[in-house]
Amino acid sequence: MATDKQADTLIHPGWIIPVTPTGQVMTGYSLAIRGGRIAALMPRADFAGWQADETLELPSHVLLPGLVNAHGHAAMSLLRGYADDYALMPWLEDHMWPAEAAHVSDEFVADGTELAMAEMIRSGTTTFSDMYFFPEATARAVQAAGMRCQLSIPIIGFQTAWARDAGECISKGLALRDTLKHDELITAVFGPHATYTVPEADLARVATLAAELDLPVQIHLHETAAEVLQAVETTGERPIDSLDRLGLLGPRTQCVHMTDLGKQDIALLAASGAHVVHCPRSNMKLGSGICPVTALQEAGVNLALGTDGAASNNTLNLFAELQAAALLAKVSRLDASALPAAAALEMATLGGARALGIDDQVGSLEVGKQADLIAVDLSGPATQPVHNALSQLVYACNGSEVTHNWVAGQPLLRDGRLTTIDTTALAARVANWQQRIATKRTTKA
Ligand SMILES: CSC[C@H]1O[C@@H](n2cnc3c(O)ncnc32)[C@H](O)[C@@H]1O
Ligand SMILES: [Zn+2]
Repeated sequence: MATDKQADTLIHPGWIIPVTPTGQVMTGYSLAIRGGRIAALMPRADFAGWQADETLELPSHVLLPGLVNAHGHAAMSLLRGYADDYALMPWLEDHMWPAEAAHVSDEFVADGTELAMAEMIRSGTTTFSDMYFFPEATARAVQAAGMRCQLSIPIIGFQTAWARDAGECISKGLALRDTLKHDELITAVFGPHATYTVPEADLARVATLAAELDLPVQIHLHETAAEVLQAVETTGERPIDSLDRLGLLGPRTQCVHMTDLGKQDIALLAASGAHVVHCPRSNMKLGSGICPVTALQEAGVNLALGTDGAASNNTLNLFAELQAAALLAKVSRLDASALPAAAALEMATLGGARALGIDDQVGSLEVGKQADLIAVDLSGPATQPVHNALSQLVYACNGSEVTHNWVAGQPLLRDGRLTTIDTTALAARVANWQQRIATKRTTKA
């Protein structure tokens, strides 16, 4: 019989980092999961008399909220390493878009998304935001794997294998949103690709629909100085000003990249309540620029962290992103106190949840929230000794230390083994994609 002192899973870790309050590291505490939620978080001694279906003793582990990857294109994992060392526009126009035209299908997206999720679950992500063609295939793959996902309906103004134009993207996306309305783990939102690829009339339609349906909107914005310059030359406006004029800049808006920002842009962002998704590794690898995270934080803008796709990163491991964000903030300001470890971890958890509008459910370890959490083993030589478990997570871990990953109380990774993904079968399909992509290379002259 269920009682108040009954847990599905009772975890006794060495450390708990709940993320709220910022920077807190708890020792001697335990956490109980019941019905997919956090039922209790209190001193271990207070669990005397509790019963649990499963009890985990994890004395060398730190327990923390699952990481939130607030921006990516999961299926692009199949294009990892396909075209490196190009700047954004040649990378897109000469390499990615031709490759996508040649290969992307329902099957490509299903397999690529599964590959991406295997990598993300193993490295501690519990929630990810996706923006890619054939989102129906993404949704099926996510349902099978059990992750939490913000599915950003891809909206782009040219013909793709998935849709004829932006209008068809919107109508197909709305139909998909209808089929997912009862899904507890997937939320469909709008994902207009960028101001340079979506006609203004379609952006205005997205603004109206997002307001009517109270839905978030995620968009690539100010990714490079060249994007901003080109917009000013062709429209007379900076992209952020266009979004504002079209009614697309507000607390539901998630602006991805944001490297080229002046004081006025930052003030506008802060006043609007829009969120910024920082993708430091993709920005560095494409040579795009640096998102001014410290200035944004000082202005009160919420920041989330994203990997972007594996074709521009080339990893979906948020531990790598976390470390890159902290280090880049320091070197770009020549200030070692910029983006301290606790603030970086908050960006990868609660900040991401806030940006996605789900911080009432996930992002921190609090009683009543969804049991989306991870355990990280600090017993290896690279993470010893543990003077400070939080410092270890940001500056010493590389993601391979993650041993357990729960979403809504369901273990997706147990003792380092994926429970919902058959990696052997997946590897065979991925090898097949590698062959197919290699034999039909599509680099534009
Ligand atoms: C319609 S969404 C998918 C679309 O986005 C492309 N893409 C991947 N990474 C980036 C990026 O950093 N900036 C802009 N566009 C990107 C991807 O190749 C798909 O065509
Ligand atoms: Zn992107």
